[in-house]
Amino acid sequence: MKIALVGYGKMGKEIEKIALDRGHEIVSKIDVTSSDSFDDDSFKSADVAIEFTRPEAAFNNYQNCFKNNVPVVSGTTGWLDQLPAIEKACKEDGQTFFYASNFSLGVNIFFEINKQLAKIMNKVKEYDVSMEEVHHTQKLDEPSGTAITLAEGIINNLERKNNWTLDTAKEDEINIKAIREGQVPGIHTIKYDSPVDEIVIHHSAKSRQGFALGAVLAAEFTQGKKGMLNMKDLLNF
Ligand SMILES: NC(=O)C1=CN([C@@H]2O[C@H](COP(=O)(O)OP(=O)(O)OC[C@H]3O[C@@H](n4cnc5c(N)ncnc54)[C@H](OP(=O)(O)O)[C@@H]3O)[C@@H](O)[C@H]2O)C=CC1
Ligand SMILES: O=C(O)C1=N[C@H](C(=O)O)C[C@H](O)C1
Repeated sequence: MKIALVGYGKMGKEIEKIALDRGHEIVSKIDVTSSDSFDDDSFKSADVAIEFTRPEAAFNNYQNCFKNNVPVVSGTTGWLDQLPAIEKACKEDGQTFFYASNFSLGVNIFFEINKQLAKIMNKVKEYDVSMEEVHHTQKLDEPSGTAITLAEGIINNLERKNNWTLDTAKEDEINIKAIREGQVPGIHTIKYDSPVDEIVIHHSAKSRQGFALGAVLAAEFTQGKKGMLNMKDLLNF
């Protein structure tokens, strides 16, 4: 496949390695300082664009890809208030958009365990739930996109929780503690605490390889498909 990389930072570089290993060709690398652009024939020739940039840049990048009818796989977090416009572009203009707050297989298994555990907790009122996420100090958004997906997984399955907050939690809220330290690729922990014990589920990424492999698998999956796609479509959980 011909792949365009939009964003050539930590994730763009990791994705490039895996894409080349899997026999793909990188036809364009668009970054703040690169000379490649969305108007180049090389970009227009791409079968898919993989976008990992920053929250405020993502939406404009998607529009530039759509203008050229290039399908998009994106993992950029912190832009989801603009999701309705992307859904509209897919529905009305036949664009293709694959999004995941976290592309790693392990985290997507963790998402499913989180939902199951939340359902069980409807029958056990003694436990209160909270979350912690730890990431490297260059991360711009908080809480992480993954933490928001985990919180939504709890809210949609545990009747006594309706919202999440980074501040002190009211009874119907989940407190998310966001920690920024060192070079941590990403750690997410969910704790159910009762007066007599605690239950903890935890995912810790050892590197960015898992995220990057998932993004390349998603790019392969977009071929011949239209509309909004996600990890549930890819993994068939
Ligand atoms: N869904 C998932 O599985 C994962 C998601 N992420 C998310 O992906 C995003 C990127 O992460 P990461 O690679 O670590 O971040 P980096 O900061 O390392 O890389 C981002 C790159 O995008 C470039 N960039 C900034 N603005 C633009 C623009 N307008 N057009 C093109 N390129 C631009 C930056 O250039 P410059 O440095 O010059 O500003 C930089 O090279 C974040 O939102 C992060 O949360 C990260 C890991 C996994
Ligand atoms: O910025 C990162 O690094 C990461 N961002 C994603 C998120 O916000 O959840 C995924 C992963 O945790 C790494």
